[in-house]
Amino acid sequence: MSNPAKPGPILEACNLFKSYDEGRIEALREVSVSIQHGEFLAISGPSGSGKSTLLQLIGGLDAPTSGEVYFEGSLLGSAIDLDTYRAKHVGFVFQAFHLMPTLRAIENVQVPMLALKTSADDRVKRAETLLMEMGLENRMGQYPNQLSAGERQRVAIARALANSPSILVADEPTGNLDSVNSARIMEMLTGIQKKHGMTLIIVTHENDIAEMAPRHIRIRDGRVES
Ligand SMILES: Nc1ncnc2c1ncn2[C@@H]1O[C@H](COP(=O)(O)OP(=O)(O)OP(=O)(O)O)[C@@H](O)[C@H]1O
Repeated sequence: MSNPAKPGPILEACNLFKSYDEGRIEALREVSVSIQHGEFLAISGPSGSGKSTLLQLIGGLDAPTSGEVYFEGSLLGSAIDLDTYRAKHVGFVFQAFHLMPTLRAIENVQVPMLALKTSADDRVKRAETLLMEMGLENRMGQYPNQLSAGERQRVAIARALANSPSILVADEPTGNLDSVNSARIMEMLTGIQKKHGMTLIIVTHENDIAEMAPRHIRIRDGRVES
């Protein structure tokens, strides 16, 4: 779990550039952002502006074309490799949930723990605890297609928390949900952030969601606007 007392930012992105298609698409240009331990940051901007690309670089899902990302002062891809960083320090929540359709809810939550070689007993206990915290004690044995959209996203949040990451990144976490479920998911994410002192980074194009965050940056044409 994160340690809010640690000095310095938890994440520091320095002068990030990311291009695709052999440089034909410049998704990010000269983006620098510093994120503190326990901070809740929202990133918004128009479609195609580079929000998801920035989240992928911060979350270690991809590497920048140039520039650096530091986690607690360690350069990603150098002092700490991306697999280790993702497995130990980052939990991911996506708009489309990305659950494994052939696994039950309780099995989906255990997937990240396999990478850290957690024992089977500990995996099951941890998954049960997390699913209970998400209010899913009666849905643990269900497959994703037997769950509502809101329930699927709660399973995905439980999975994101499996390895007690210090950073939770969420890419349009309410994008596939109605307003009631959106409000519930946001309540859960912000509750987790406060309770565990986690760093929460949310990409959203919805203003009312972005405004829940104490800090909000906007991206336009691959650059930070404010
Ligand atoms: N893997 C990829 N290959 C080629 N181009 C890509 C790739 N991923 C993103 N892009 C392009 O990079 C730019 C930024 O995309 P990105 O997904 O980061 O934007 P976004 O702000 O998250 O958009 P949206 O709100 O529509 O999800 C877009 O022009 C997009 O088409």
